[in-house]
Amino acid sequence: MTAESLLLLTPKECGALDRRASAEISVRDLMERAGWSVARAVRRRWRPCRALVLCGPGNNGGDGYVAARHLAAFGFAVRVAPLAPPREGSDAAWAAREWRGPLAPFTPDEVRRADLVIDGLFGAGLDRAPDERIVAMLNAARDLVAIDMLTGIDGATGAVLAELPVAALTVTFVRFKPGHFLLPGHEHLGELVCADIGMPDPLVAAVGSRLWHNAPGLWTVPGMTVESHKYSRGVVSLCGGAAMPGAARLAAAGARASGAGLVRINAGDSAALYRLGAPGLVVDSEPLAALMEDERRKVWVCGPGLEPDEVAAALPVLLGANRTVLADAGALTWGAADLSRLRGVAAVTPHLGEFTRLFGAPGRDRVAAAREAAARIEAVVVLKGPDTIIAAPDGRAAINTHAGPALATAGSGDTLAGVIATLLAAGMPVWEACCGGVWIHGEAGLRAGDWPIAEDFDRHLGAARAEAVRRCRRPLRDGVPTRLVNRSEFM
Ligand SMILES: NC(=O)C1=CN([C@@H]2O[C@H](COP(=O)(O)OP(=O)(O)OC[C@H]3O[C@@H](n4cnc5c(N)ncnc54)[C@H](OP(=O)(O)O)[C@@H]3O)[C@@H](O)[C@H]2O)[C@H](O)CC1
Ligand SMILES: [K+]
Repeated sequence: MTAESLLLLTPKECGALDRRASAEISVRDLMERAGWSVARAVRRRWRPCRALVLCGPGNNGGDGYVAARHLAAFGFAVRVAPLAPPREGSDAAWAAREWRGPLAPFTPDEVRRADLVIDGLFGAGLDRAPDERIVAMLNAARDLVAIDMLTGIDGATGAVLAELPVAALTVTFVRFKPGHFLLPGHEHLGELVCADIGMPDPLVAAVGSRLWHNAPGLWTVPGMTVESHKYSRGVVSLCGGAAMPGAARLAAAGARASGAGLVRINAGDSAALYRLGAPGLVVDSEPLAALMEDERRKVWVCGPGLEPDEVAAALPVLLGANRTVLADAGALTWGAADLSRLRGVAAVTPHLGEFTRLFGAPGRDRVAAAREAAARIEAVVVLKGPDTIIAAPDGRAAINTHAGPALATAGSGDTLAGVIATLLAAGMPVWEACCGGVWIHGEAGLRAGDWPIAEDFDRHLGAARAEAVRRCRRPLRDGVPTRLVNRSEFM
């Protein structure tokens, strides 16, 4: 995948794009290709059957009429049920006129008679609840295909605006919308397809979206080379406390398993607790300030397993020495009392509860909330959840869906902190390291089987990172190889 193909467009940006594109390509042409793409996607997945296409008054309905025409040509027994006629003179009115097949009343009985229902009612721009009649129709469908977006899901935020069923397939155009990946909407969309309808890439780029779906290609993870040594792979340091040594040890294990060359934990008076752990983990007991002399120890994880007073003693020292700090857990609790305490950290990794304590409840638009938070503390914010959002202070953001529910277990966040720290230590820029770390952690979770515990992820992190490296190196669709990672770039 490439960053261009991973770009997401909000419905507003789509509208702006269509207006900008109108000088080069007519909406009618786009609509024709959109409807054809829907018909083609349906034909690939269903044998000819009784299909009912529900058409709204806007361009989403226009796509529906076009899809109906092509499905009929493919041998489906198609009827169209219009919710309301398109506005006279509109492109959708043209598409409706081109449909010469049977019309059906807009009733749940008609829906029940069909094997397959195609939702061309409203597109991703719908941001208010559809009326009850529409909801009843959608819920009566046996098999449902959504054009652009299932009617009733906000394409900008993934908010579900009514009691909706789950579609088997959603076909969108040009680029995916944030609501295709954000929960809870994502769960209602079934298989996701994005069809190329001939929108020129430079026009898409000119829209200036700064939001992506998180996947290799958006970032490049360094792999191993014959010349790798422990310092080139990167040194990760952690602050270890007395109260909950397990959390810091899990983060350390995550860092080691994801490929850090050397992982050291600074445990002060509690060093003995940590020395009983994994033999490959180096435990220091010197005062933290003394360790700041070693410039190779640039990247630090501060927070997992730390009490507020332990954070208060450590974090200012790290920030004062200009270290790249990933703040999590206890550091977020300490920072919630006064956000300026976090000024200078590179990244924070709050779950929803921690995020709310730090910045207030995110509301319906979590991408906007994560971006605002990142700008406020001038650090990358990783808002963890089943659809983790990674936002940079410069406005870039990514939505990660490469994960499963297996990650929702105690200690999983500590492991993630370790993985991100490894990528930072390997030289990745902060936002990219956070995106890459979230993806690799997700991949390890997907590989860890049923009901894993946090320690289980470690066994899969190496393979997960290797998979990320492989996918970064895959040739582009047009045959131009992606940039290969060269060790010297990351030293
Ligand atoms: N570049 C592309 O991706 C293309 C996509 N296409 C398709 O176009 C739709 C978007 O079309 P649009 O006409 O903007 O939107 P809708 O079809 O969803 O219709 C919205 C209009 O319907 C009115 N309306 C009436 N009731 C409601 C309601 N309850 N909620 C929202 N909207 C409602 C509304 O009018 P208002 O003034 O009342 O707001 C809108 O005018 C996209 O989904 C694709 O399927 C193009 O075919 C090609 C390019
Ligand atoms: K729709």
